[in-house]
Amino acid sequence: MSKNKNRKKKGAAASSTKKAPSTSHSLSLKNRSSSKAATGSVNGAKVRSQSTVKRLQMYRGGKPKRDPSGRITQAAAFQERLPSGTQARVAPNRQWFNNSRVVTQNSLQKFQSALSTTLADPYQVVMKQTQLPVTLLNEKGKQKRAHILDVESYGTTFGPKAQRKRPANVTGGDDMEALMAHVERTQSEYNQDKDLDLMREDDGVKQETMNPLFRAGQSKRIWNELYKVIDSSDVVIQVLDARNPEGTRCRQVESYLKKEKAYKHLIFILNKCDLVPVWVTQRWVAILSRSHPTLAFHANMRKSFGKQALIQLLRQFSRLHQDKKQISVGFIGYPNVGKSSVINTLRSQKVCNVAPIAGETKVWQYITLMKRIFLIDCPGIVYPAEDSETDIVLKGVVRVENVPHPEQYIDELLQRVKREYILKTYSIDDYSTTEDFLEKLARKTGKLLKGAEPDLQTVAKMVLNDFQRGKLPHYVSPPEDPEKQETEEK
Ligand SMILES: Nc1nc2c(ncn2[C@@H]2O[C@H](COP(=O)(O)OP(=O)(O)OP(=O)(O)O)[C@@H](O)[C@H]2O)c(=O)[nH]1
Repeated sequence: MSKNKNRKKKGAAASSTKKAPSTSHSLSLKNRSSSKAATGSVNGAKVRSQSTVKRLQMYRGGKPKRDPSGRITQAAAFQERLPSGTQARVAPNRQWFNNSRVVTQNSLQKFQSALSTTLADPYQVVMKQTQLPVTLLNEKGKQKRAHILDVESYGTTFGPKAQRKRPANVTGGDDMEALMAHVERTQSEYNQDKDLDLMREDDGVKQETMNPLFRAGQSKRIWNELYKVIDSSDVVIQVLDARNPEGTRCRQVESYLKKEKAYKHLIFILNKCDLVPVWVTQRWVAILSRSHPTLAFHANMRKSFGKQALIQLLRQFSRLHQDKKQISVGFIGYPNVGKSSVINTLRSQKVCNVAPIAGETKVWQYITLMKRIFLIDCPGIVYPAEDSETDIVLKGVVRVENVPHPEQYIDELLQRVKREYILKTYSIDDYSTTEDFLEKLARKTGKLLKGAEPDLQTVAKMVLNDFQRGKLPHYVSPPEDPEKQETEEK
């Protein structure tokens, strides 16, 4: 019994405490309504204030009057045809947009031009892009059709002297004869083959499927590694081979970075510059620097070039990102261009496996350079482009040991290396054809099969290796620098 009593008491107490706020709430509502009604009293009678009357009238005018059949006999105030210039029922108010930022057209245009020039400049960095309305820059690009006032002046388009735009006349005249001449001309120029080409009969000839060996660096696994490296890096370094920078450049990754990860810094390293003349390095650096900051480099643990400049640059990047605890620098590029060697050179220590064969790095790996700078090594990647097999072999993307019929690439190799260098490297007097060259070299190096037959395959592999490893001097000539030409002409 006593327990029940206690419970009842408790319940009563709870209900009283619960009720209390509801009464105070109703009181506050009353207060509010009395204060909001803004009514006054004249001789005891309640009188509505001017603003209340106005508001109530506005509500009343919000509905049209209808007859019993539902037809509108008198339109609502907002449905009436008001003479232009009359105030609308609800006047737009700037304060509605209090919470949003408003920018004038002029300052928006100024921002667009200033930011687009900064973004296009590879030597300027826009920090914290996510806090800027960068999407406004792309707004213009979305409107594929140019606005008429972008191409025509206001006067000739809308002014009193407006001239009507005529549609482009493809016939070259506006009479019937011109039209007939146009029809005849297009008929005679019509090429039936273009339409017939869509379906072909099976002629029994099929393209040979590519040897998987030549798809080195293109596998899904390796591209996944690449994306992991890109995602984890603040600075992406693309390592290029100074002997063929354009051939070892992956433009697809560059455009991906520009479009999707514009806040990451991309720089180029022109590695193996010890294998090309100085003027070639200088010119390539000048050309590549126009799109991204470029450094010449020679990766070697004992005698390197460009190491201090690169470390200095990475320090600057880490200073830019003071807010971060550390920055990560990803090394990407073609197989065998020397990504791991650059990292070893920076650390002055063998931290990554290096080999003169492609595909040595299999998975990404993290290396500490300093307290605030981490380096990430990535396996070599190749974009499935339209490179021929010869290009793939000569770029050093595949392991020569696995290449079937290596002698078929020697022809192209002999064209890329000056004859005097070949004769000097292999101490041969002269050669007439590719086969003659391979035979002479086989005899000279003792690479013979049974019956003193020259072992062409082994010799070809040896020559290809020498080509890849820089024993045979060769390089792709940089194009003439147009800017330099202009200054010389002046
Ligand atoms: N002459 C010269 N050889 C270099 C230079 N840098 C790297 N190499 C050589 O190039 C070969 C390939 O170097 P790696 O560092 O393994 O290349 P990688 O880009 O990491 O190769 P993957 O592991 O296939 O991605 C090695 O034999 C290096 O000795 C350089 O600056 N000059």
